[in-house]
Amino acid sequence: MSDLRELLGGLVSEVDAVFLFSPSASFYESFEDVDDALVVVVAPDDSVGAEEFVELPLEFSDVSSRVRYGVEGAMDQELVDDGDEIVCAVKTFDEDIDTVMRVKASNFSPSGVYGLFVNSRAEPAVIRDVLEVAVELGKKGQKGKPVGALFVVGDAGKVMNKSRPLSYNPFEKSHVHVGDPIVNVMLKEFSRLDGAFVISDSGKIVSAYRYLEPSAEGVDIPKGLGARHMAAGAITRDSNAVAIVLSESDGLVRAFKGGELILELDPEEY
Ligand SMILES: Nc1ncnc2c1ncn2[C@@H]1O[C@H](COP(=O)(O)OP(=O)(O)OP(=O)(O)O)[C@@H](O)[C@H]1O
Ligand SMILES: [Mn+2]
Repeated sequence: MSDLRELLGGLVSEVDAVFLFSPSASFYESFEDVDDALVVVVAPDDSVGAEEFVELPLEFSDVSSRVRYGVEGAMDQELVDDGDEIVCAVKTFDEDIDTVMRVKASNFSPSGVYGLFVNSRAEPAVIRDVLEVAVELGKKGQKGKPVGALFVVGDAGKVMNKSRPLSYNPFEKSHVHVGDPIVNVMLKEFSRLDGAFVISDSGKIVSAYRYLEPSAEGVDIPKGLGARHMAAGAITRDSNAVAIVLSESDGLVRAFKGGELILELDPEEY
């Protein structure tokens, strides 16, 4: 006879931390006396008054994204470190927590995705939507051919001041926002042409075809990246924007903030 609790109990034994994702107050309270592991609440806001709390920039619909952001955020706050094992209690299908998952913190370190969302001027959902467009473009390309693209997100007034038009702006009088399905089609279509997209904090597409002219002095980006990436890095040092770049030559999506490369991901693995 095997006891299920014995078989599955290993999942929760000898862990360093328990992460509760958006727990109810009573669920959180029931963890009050746990003293052999650190209890951390991960949620969009701290409605349960948790002692240790990691803010999720948004409710990601898939569980693996939620867990990734939670763990990265906790590492960012130094609640856990590389060697730690963590049990995550998450809602997958139910209104209540219905999923227990054991993860190693080292599996997540550090993609920079969390840093991209916290303390950015643009709304997290806007950054997420732009990242998704870039990843999708990277996966599919344009009619099967690899394509590059540059999205500058947030602080649009300043970005416009530090750039000039390469062509007429198809978004001139429109009020369209990233995340609208039709806009995603437009972004993909226009990405065949030169220059950058400029997107406001709230997600309005301000312009396409912008040639960025930030001061690149002192901007230190990895060798081998070209003008598009240099412009992306530099504009984020010259403004409070973040830049999301899809490389035509190596197919990777990169993000820059404060003049630095903070994220590099392969669309095929995302
Ligand atoms: N300052 C800039 N502002 C906006 N777009 C730019 C700028 N510089 C280059 N680009 C765009 O990037 C494209 C590719 O340039 P380049 O090959 O030098 O960049 P890269 O960093 O090597 O990018 P990729 O990896 O996609 O080749 C250009 O055709 C142009 O559309
Ligand atoms: Mn190039």
